[in-house]
Order: sequence, then structure tokens, then C-alpha cells
Amino acid sequence: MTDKFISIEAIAKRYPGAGGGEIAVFENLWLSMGRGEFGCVIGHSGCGKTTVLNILAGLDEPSEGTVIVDGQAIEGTSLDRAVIFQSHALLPWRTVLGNVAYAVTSKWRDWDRAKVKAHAQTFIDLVGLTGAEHKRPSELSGGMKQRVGIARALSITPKIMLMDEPFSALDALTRGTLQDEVRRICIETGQTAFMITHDVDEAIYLADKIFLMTNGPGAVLAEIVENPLPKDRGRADLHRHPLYYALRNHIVDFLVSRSKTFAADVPGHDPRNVPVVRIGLNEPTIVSASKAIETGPAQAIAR
Ligand SMILES: Nc1ncnc2c1ncn2[C@@H]1O[C@H](COP(=O)(O)OP(=O)(O)OP(=O)(O)O)[C@@H](O)[C@H]1O
Repeated sequence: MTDKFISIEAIAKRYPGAGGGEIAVFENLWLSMGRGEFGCVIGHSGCGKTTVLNILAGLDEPSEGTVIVDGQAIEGTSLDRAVIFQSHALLPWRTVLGNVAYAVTSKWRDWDRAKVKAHAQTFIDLVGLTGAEHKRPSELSGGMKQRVGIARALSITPKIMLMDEPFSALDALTRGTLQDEVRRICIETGQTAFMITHDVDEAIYLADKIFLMTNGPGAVLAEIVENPLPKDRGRADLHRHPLYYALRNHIVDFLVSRSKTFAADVPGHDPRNVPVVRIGLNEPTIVSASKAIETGPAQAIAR
């Protein structure tokens, strides 16, 4: 695994303030992920999660700083970075096959129709939409539309998949099924994924790393929590794992209290060396950011 497949380096985002100055959503934000990792960002509304994702997608530009993906500084949007939004953003006049094929053609312009169709069909099958190829978005349920969005994103074999609360508008049953699908596909294909969610259990189920952001304005990435649950975890028995409640409580505690008081509690926070937190049966421990995969000296976290 490459240590820094995605490297967000010292980005800031500022907007003009009401009194003539500037308001910083965040300043000097650093975040990195390895190839094939699944990262989830959690933080309260307005802390800048979507802004970070849009900058990674190339849909927005940072006021300062750089984003490097696979060794190259990003500039604008790219088919290397696919985005799945909460709303499906499908072309309403095109069928399921047409929507996915459109994305495939954008990436491989010289492919003939048969090759495009076969490639699109593979991804339609992968997300469980076999048989619905010729339906238009208006004939699909919300969950099916989101499946098309996922098939479309995956069909261009992106280096990273960016998801902004992709399941939040779906009913619980459909959400669960799609979480299962996305997890299976990401593991099977080694897909690197970066996702925003407000759902702690969704993050625990899907993520290898959970990025905790403090409240904005002036939000910071406070902690990177390693997911201690086994890779073959199942959604149904997640809560039976001995570390599940410790992990869940740690994240909820952060959202309920520490996200608000973090700046006062941790005045020496180094945004370039964000603590990586490992949840154990006793106290959570910090391992240094740069040595996230080693067993570092245990240091109890102030809670
Ligand atoms: N064009 C803009 N002009 C001024 N402020 C903006 C603009 N776009 C976003 N913001 C502000 O930036 C901050 C971060 O917005 P962002 O959408 O990234 O937050 P978020 O954490 O994703 O929130 P949510 O969870 O509600 O989606 C918000 O306070 C928002 O009001």
C-alpha cells in the first residue's frame, strides 16, 4: 500500500466575510490516504466536509495549498476522480445503459459501440441492475438511481471514488444494501474511496480510517481514527465485536463534546501531524501520524 496515494497539503478555504474581511472554513489542513483505503469524514454541518471533497474532485479550488493524487498535483476535474452525490445527477433522457455508456465514452473516446456497451454492462451487473438496462431514471427507485450513479462512477475505473453522503436520502433497507454493495466492490477492486457521512455506523462499517473534523469556521482535522474491526466484518454483527462500542463511543463523544472544545483543549495541535488514534479495550491510544501502521508508544487521549 502506498502511504500517500492521496495527499492534501496545507489547504485553506476562505470566503469574504460580512465586515469586509475573510472567513476561513479551514486553514492549513493536511490529510493523506493510502491506495486502496476507504476513508470517511465525520464532522458537524458547516465544518467544510463538502468543501474538502469538492477540492479533491477539482470542482472547487483551495484558497491556498495543494492536493496530490498518485504523485500528481490535481488541476480541475478529471476522470481519475469520480464523484457520487446525494442526488443522483443522472441524464433523465438516457436509459441506465445510456447513462453508464456516456461516462465510458467520455473516458475511452475511441471505443466502438459494442465495446462501450459490454464495459457498461459489466458495471450495471456489478451493482445489481441487470435487467434494468433500458429503463430511464424516472422509472427507477431512489436506490436504483443511486446504483446507476455508483455504476457510472466505477465504470470509468477512477483512481479515487469520492462520495458525498451518497446514501442519506435512501430508506434504511436500501441504504444497508447499498453499503454492502459498495463495501464488497471496494474490497474486490481495491478501490480507494473518500466519503462524507453523518452516520457513525456507516463510517464504522465502511471505513478503514475515520477523519474527525472539529466545528467550523476554522475547522481542523482533529484525529484520524483507525478502524480496529476485522476486514471481513458484516453489517449485521458489527455491534457484537468487542471493540465496536469503544469505537462508536469515541466518535460520538467527539461529535457531542470534543468537536466544540477542541481548540481550547488541544492548543498545541499540529495540523501536519494529526494524531492517529487506535481504539483498544481499555483507553484509546495515539500513534504518531507518520507511523500509523506501526505499534507506537501508547499515550492515553484526554477525553
Ligand atoms: N460560496 C460560498 N460563500 C460563502 N460561504 C460558503 C460558500 N460555500 C460554502 N460556504 C461555507 O463554507 C462552510 C463549509 O461548507 P460545507 O458545505 O463544506 O460544509 P459541510 O461540512 O459539508 O456541511 P454539511 O454537513 O451541512 O453538508 C459553511 O459554513 C458554508 O456556509
